[in-house]
Parts: sequence; structure tokens; C-alpha cells
Amino acid sequence: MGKFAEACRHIGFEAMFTPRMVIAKAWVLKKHFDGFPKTSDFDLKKIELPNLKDGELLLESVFLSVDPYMRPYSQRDMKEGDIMIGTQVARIVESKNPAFAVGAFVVGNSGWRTHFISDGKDLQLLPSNWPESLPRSLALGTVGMPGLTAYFGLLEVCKMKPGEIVLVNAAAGAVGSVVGQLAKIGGCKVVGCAGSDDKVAYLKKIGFDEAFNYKTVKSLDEALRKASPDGYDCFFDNVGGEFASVAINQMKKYGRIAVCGAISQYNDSVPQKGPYVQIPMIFKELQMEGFLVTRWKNRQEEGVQALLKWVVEGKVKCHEQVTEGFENMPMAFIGMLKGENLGKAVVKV
Ligand SMILES: NC(=O)C1=CN([C@@H]2O[C@H](COP(=O)(O)OP(=O)(O)OC[C@H]3O[C@@H](n4cnc5c(N)ncnc54)[C@H](OP(=O)(O)O)[C@@H]3O)[C@@H](O)[C@H]2O)C=CC1
Ligand SMILES: CCCCCCC/C=C/C=O
Repeated sequence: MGKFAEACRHIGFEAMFTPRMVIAKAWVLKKHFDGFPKTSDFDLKKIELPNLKDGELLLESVFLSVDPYMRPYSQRDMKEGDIMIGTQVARIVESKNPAFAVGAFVVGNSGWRTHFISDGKDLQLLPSNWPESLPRSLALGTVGMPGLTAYFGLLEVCKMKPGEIVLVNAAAGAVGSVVGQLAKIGGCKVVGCAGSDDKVAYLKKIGFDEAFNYKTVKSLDEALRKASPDGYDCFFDNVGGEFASVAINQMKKYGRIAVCGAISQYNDSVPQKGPYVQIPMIFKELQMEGFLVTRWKNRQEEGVQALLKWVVEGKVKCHEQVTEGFENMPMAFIGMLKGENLGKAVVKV
């Protein structure tokens, strides 16, 4: 390094003279999942990032999300060798775009990478009223896509009304835990099912009226009937498969079923067989509607502000399962699919 550049480094102008070389780490899908994902299906790659062009930003991921949709979407939309899809909370490290200041935090959709370059079009700045004391990781969970899924699914698909009875499965997870709490805020009775006694205890702590461990009950049918002998007006289904086939028979007349997810089927190599839904749907005159949260893209601001307010007021509680270390992303993803997470599963880089 020349004397002038050295002097500049001492006074903090190094970046002006020495282009920064950034090596990003990224997880790629080495092999399409066959049944349950394995760590050997992933590969960790290093990618040298080019210098920024005008209008571009360099970002570093701070928290990355692992979500169930990555399993079916990888099958549908990805080819082997592609970087794993996903969202992150990222900090702007360098900016050649006047709309984005260095140091600001955004939600990006750039996949499993430690660093990336963006032109800003696909980035969402964290709301300007985000409290300093609130973990920014919540922008991937309760105050992000999963929270919005609960919000729009309950309001627009279940069309819940005060006094109704709401059933939700995978209830201690990112979406389910918000569903139950919003249904309580909306004046409903809430029944939640989850896969461990610790999760059930958590559901009771955050205000669910009834909760049980679907893995240890003798009969799911009996447990659902005991939790709500009159049946269910709304069923927010995160699980599908056998659970949904049993629950549908306990819907009240004119009940509404929001088909949000089918995690019990994502790892199946051979499709599951019925029982089928038509008979209870006809005789109970049910409405069953599948949805994707992206339908309400134009109302995202409304949803985020409503969720942020409830979280800040303490009316919606959040729990996160934080895995430390970018190198542990595959493990965190697999763990979430196995049910190891309480609340939202995120990875801290
Ligand atoms: N439609 C949409 O736009 C969206 C849909 N979703 C869907 O919502 C659902 C929940 O997602 P999210 O809250 O992020 O994830 P969670 O945080 O709930 O994590 C997944 C949970 O699913 C449960 N689970 C896993 N396998 C099974 C199984 N075979 N049977 C029953 N439960 C199982 C586990 O909980 P447990 O220990 O209780 O079994 C696990 O913790 C998923 O199906 C997802 O695909 C999510 C976001 C958007
Ligand atoms: C930019 C992230 C898009 C998330 C879409 C989530 C839809 C989920 C479906 C099932 O899990």
C-alpha cells in the first residue's frame, strides 16, 4: 500500500481508494430433496461480489428466515445448484443509491446468502416507527410474512366474528401463534394443537383457551370434541392431511376453513390418500379456501402496522427459535420441519 493510501486508511478514507472485496457465503440446493431434507442436500459456496455500480447497494444479512414454503417451492421453482430461496433482515453496508442510507435495515428476498448486491427494487425498509428495543428479526416473523398470513387469513378467509370458535394447528409456530392471539383479540374462543407438551404450555401462557398435544392424545377426534363440544366456526389449517380430514367433521354448519399450509404433506414422496372432504362440505355447507399471503401485497402496510402496534402494546407475544451461525442454516431448516421450533425459526448470522 502506498504512503498516501496508508495515510487515508488511518483517517478512514480507505474505501475511497481501495475497492472493497467482499466474499459472500451462500447455501445452494445441491440435490433436490427426496422425502425429508438432509444436510447433504445442501452445499456452502463462496461468491466474490463485484464493485457497486451507480444505484446499487451492498447488504449484509443479519437474520435469515427458514420457512416451510421453502420445501415445496424448491421442488417447484428451483434447479439443483440454485441458491436456496428465502428472506432476510439485512443491513446496508455500502450505498450508491440515494434512497437507501448506509446503516439502515431492510427485509430482502435474496436467498440464503451472507452478503448481496441489490438495486433496491426488491427491498422493504423496516417501518420508520420500528422501536429501537424491538428485535429486528421480528420483521421475518410476527411483524412479517408469517404474521401477515395470520392476519389476512383470519380476517379475509376465515372471516372470524366475535364469539366464534377458532381451531388452529401448528399453533405454537410462526403463523399459528399469531392466529390464536389475533383470534383472542377479535373476541373468539381459541383451540390450538401442537406437537409437544412445552408447546402446549406456551399456548396456554399466551392466552389460548384450550390446547393439546396432537401427538400424545389417544384420539384426535375425541380431543377436538372435548376442547369444543359445539364444534368449530373457523379452522385455520396449517397442517392438512389426516389432521384436516378429522377436523373437518367437527366444523359447525356454514363453517369456514382457511387452507394456509399442508406441512404434513410437504415431505411425502407418495401422495397421501383421503378420506375426502366432499361429504362434510356438502352437509355442513362449509367454505374451504386456499390462499397465499401475497394476495394482500397492496395491504401489507396495513397489516404490518396493525401487528407492530399489538406487539408494542404487549397484546401479541412473540417467541423466536434463534439458531446461531450461517453455517447452521440447513440444520435450522430441517429442525423447523421436524417441529423443533417454538415460535418463529430464524438464523442469526
Ligand atoms: N399460505 C401462505 O401464504 C402461507 C402458508 N404458510 C404455511 O403455514 C404453515 C405454518 O408455517 P410456519 O408458521 O412458518 O411454520 P411453523 O413455525 O409452524 O413451523 C412448522 C411447524 O409445523 C409443525 N409440523 C411439522 N410437521 C408436521 C406434521 N407432519 N404434522 C403436523 N404438524 C407438523 C411443527 O409443529 P408441531 O410441533 O406442532 O408439530 C413445526 O414446528 C405451513 O404449512 C406453511 O407452509 C406459511 C406462510 C404463508
Ligand atoms: C417473499 C417470500 C414469499 C413468501 C410466500 C409464502 C407463501 C407460502 C406458502 C406456503 O407456505
